[in-house]
Amino acid sequence: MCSEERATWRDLGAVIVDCGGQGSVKRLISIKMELTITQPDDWHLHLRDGSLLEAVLPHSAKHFARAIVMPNLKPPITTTAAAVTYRESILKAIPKDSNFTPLMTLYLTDVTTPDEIKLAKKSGLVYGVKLYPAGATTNSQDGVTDLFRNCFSVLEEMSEQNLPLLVHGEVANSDVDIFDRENVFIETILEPLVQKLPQLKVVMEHITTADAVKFVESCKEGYVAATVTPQHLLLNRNALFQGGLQPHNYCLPVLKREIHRQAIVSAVTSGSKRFFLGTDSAPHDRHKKECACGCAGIYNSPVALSLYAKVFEEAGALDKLEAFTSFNGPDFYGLPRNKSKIKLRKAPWKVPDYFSFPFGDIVPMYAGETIEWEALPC
Ligand SMILES: NC(=O)N[C@@H](CC(=O)O)C(=O)O
Ligand SMILES: [Zn+2]
Ligand SMILES: [Zn+2]
Repeated sequence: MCSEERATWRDLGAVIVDCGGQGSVKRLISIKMELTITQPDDWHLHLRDGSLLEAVLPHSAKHFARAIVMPNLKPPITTTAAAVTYRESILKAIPKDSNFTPLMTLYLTDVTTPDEIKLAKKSGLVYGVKLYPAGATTNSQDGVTDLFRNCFSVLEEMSEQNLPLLVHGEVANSDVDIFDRENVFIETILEPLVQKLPQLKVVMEHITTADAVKFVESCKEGYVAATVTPQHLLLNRNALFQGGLQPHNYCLPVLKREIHRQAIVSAVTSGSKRFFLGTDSAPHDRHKKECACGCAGIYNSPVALSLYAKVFEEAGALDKLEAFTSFNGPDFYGLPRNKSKIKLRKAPWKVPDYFSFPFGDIVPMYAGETIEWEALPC
């Protein structure tokens, strides 16, 4: 049933085996369960453009009602006019039977103007402005070189217009160790930023460390929040080298130590409203991942919901899943929660080794592995 307001459980029956012997010991070997939740949104998604957009969009549209669409195209989406055109090409690629709505963003540069922010807000189609520190990640070469010096009036205008700043929270300085880049970004950029502009809404995207959890929790609720990916909840940095170099586990910010993974799991499964779903699904052609200089980004749209369910189940917190996937995000952005529902059924399925398209293959996260939870439309 998909009409209820809140998450509902359905026990599809337990499988019990008789282990024989005296007293006939019976053992529960599996419980089949089904959970119906409000349809989730993806608050951090790379849809790309052209044939890659057409290839990946159906995977997101199958599970998610809305998505914050990242602007790091080539060239980047730096103006409202470009965001409107990009949105139209996304709308054309949406499968006929889908209710998917793209929520557009602008790519902040050293030369973005406060007037552009006014235009963006007025359009009603732009929901955030993305800060890529120049050189920090994929397609960030046009990003910001000095936030406080070059963008302060723009940030003030965003605060005024109630338009959130979405951040790739890493410094890009070559003298800062790659595993410390998030931490240094918090100290040198985020802490001063929330001091200077306490009314500015900030989403720290794809957090990877206990330090980021601590920072977000120390800020005023409703002003600073964080998105969390399936990979940073399930994998630690060993996954980059397990049995040899694993390019499909390489994303930025790079995976961190196990203690950090555990801190992020605790944060999202605690029921805190400050954390919400953002897959950071970032498709790249297989040849751009499996090569001498493989690029950063993990493609997880087809498996993300199943993997989030796995994380919450393993933490004994399935009752907190719906708030993370479907309530905290819209509440932070001041948008209505979805009315539509989705089913999560505990039924093992095998993730394809790759998805094949005319232009090439895309290898998803957990390729070839079996996952316990399946997401089904309602
Ligand atoms: N996460 C990644 O490793 N890559 C993203 C960019 C980003 O979100 O930083 C991409 O666009 O490929
Ligand atoms: Zn990023
Ligand atoms: Zn991203």
